[in-house]
Amino acid sequence: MESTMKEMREGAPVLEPKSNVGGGVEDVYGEDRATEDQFVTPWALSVASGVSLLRDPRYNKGLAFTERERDAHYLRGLLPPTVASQRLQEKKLLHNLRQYQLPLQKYIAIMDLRERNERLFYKLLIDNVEELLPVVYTPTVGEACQKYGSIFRRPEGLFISLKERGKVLEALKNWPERSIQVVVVTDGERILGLGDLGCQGMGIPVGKLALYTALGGVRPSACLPVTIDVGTNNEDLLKDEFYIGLRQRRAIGQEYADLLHEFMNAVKQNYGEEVLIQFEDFANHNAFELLTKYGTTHLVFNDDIQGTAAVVLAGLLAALKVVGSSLADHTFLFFGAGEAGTGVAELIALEMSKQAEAPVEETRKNIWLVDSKGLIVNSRKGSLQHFKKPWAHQHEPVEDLLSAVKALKPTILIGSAGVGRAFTKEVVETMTSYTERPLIMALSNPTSKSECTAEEAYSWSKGRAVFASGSPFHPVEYNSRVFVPGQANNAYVFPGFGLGLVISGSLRVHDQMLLAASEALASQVSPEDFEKGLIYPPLRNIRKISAQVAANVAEVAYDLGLATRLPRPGNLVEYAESCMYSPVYRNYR
Ligand SMILES: NC(=O)C1=CN([C@@H]2O[C@H](COP(=O)(O)OP(=O)(O)OC[C@H]3O[C@@H](n4cnc5c(N)ncnc54)[C@H](OP(=O)(O)O)[C@@H]3O)[C@@H](O)[C@H]2O)C=CC1
Ligand SMILES: CC(=O)C(=O)O
Ligand SMILES: [Mg+2]
Repeated sequence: MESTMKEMREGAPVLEPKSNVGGGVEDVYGEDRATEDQFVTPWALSVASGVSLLRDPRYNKGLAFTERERDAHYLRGLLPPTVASQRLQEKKLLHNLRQYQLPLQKYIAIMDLRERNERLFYKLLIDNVEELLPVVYTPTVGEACQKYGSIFRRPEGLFISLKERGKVLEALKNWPERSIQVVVVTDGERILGLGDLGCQGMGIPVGKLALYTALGGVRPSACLPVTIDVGTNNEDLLKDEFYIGLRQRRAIGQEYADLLHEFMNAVKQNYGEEVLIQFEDFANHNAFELLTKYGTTHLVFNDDIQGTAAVVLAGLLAALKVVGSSLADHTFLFFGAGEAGTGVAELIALEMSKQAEAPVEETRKNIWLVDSKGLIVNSRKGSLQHFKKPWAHQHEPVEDLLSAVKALKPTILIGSAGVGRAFTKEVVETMTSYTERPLIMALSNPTSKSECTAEEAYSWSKGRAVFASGSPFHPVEYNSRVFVPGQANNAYVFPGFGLGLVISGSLRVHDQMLLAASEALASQVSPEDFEKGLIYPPLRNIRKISAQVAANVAEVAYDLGLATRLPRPGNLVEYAESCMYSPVYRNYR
């Protein structure tokens, strides 16, 4: 025995087949006997059965395994006797989730479920989308990102850091899935309105792709969340002992561009021309450039610029039916002139140009934007970022939002600055003083960044505002009337938009697709929705909505010759529906 201990200490191979460890289980491979400095081989079985089946989230059904499956797949004794239906499992989980007081506890619990039983996670999410979207998505995902280092358990996506330079393709090949259709990628620099969260931004691509599956029906195995880690300028994170990312300030310039370029090319090389790469929550100094740079070589979509634009335009088209006017009758003021603000402004201008058959340079003239330095006007043109320049109109300088409202008298006010409570009582009251139905969109996320609450919008406007917000608000009772605020969030569009690209095999994204997506979404708002004050259809219908959006997007892809999946299906809505992933359990032979 003494000589064995000596050999183990010295790292020599110890082969003693009859030796027993702990509870008397034979340690055939020496895994239990190995000391910390000795190597063991991580053996795994390739066909899931028994415990490995229960531990495989893609195939695990928990108590829903039937008697026959328990026999056929070596599960006898591994489960208690009850056989439960998926419906009952769902009911139990919902009950359990509702016991948690804190949203983050719910987030952790539901993401844990995803790691145990993927189909049950998606079934729960799809069947209870209105209740659970705020848990897996905004606002809770914001808090999850802020605390991602502490709650991190298992990798839910790929981390590509500067350490992977020259090895990005290798990293992609380490991901267990081969047939990827949608990649959502962030570099963590502008996470919602919360700023630079570095590597912890991973919560965003993970959440967006959960929505791709639940709302848009893209198979979970076809979705790949990616976080590019080039460091962070967030001092708190750099000092945080639990931070999971690179502890350095952000790489910029050529170093940044080179890593991104290697990533973009590796994705195309590994998954082909038709893989969709969705940029999410990049800071605007990179976002516009990446979209332009890769727009001609890759299938890329920026959700914050393009997805938000399609959703807001849809809300406006629907709202104008209530107000009884057209886009051209309105004056638009944006508070925030970044990705969301200028992206939305441009799509509105494009739609007006299409409606009026007028040049877009003309239709931009009724659209004004305010940034951190005040109203964007001609005299500032020399120092403006390129994406703001088209919005620099002739006007004297105006320093703040309230003064801009007073000077321009906008009838539509859209917030996208990530500055909470910026729409003050005075701003809303001023709008209400000159327009009968002020249209107010508080797009900023999460809830703490919302420009005003639903209650404030309705009460300050004396029930006259048409209101929607990026993060959800509960219905509000004002003057004995219940107003239901809509959620102006790109989640209404990107899942269906991506599905449309995937099912048509589109090679590029085109602005016409954004307009088509808006029209599809706006067409789903019913007179009953309008009656409640809603300018978006209820989220519980989201799979149907996504199929409509997908069909419209695919139609444009076919019309423009961008589609590669031929022949073109006769009925694109039915086809889109038939392509959608269903989380109902499968029977195992
Ligand atoms: N509802 C939805 O679907 C979506 C919501 N959003 C939300 O919109 C917000 C902004 O996102 P995004 O456009 O990508 O961010 P950007 O960083 O690209 O843009 C932010 C803009 O807000 C301006 N700004 C910041 N502070 C102030 C201030 N105090 N006064 C006036 N303007 C200010 C900035 O001005 P300057 O340029 O001078 O710095 C900039 O123009 C975020 O909260 C995000 O969550 C984003 C996408 C979708
Ligand atoms: C919704 C979204 O994409 C954002 O707030 O960034
Ligand atoms: Mg975003």
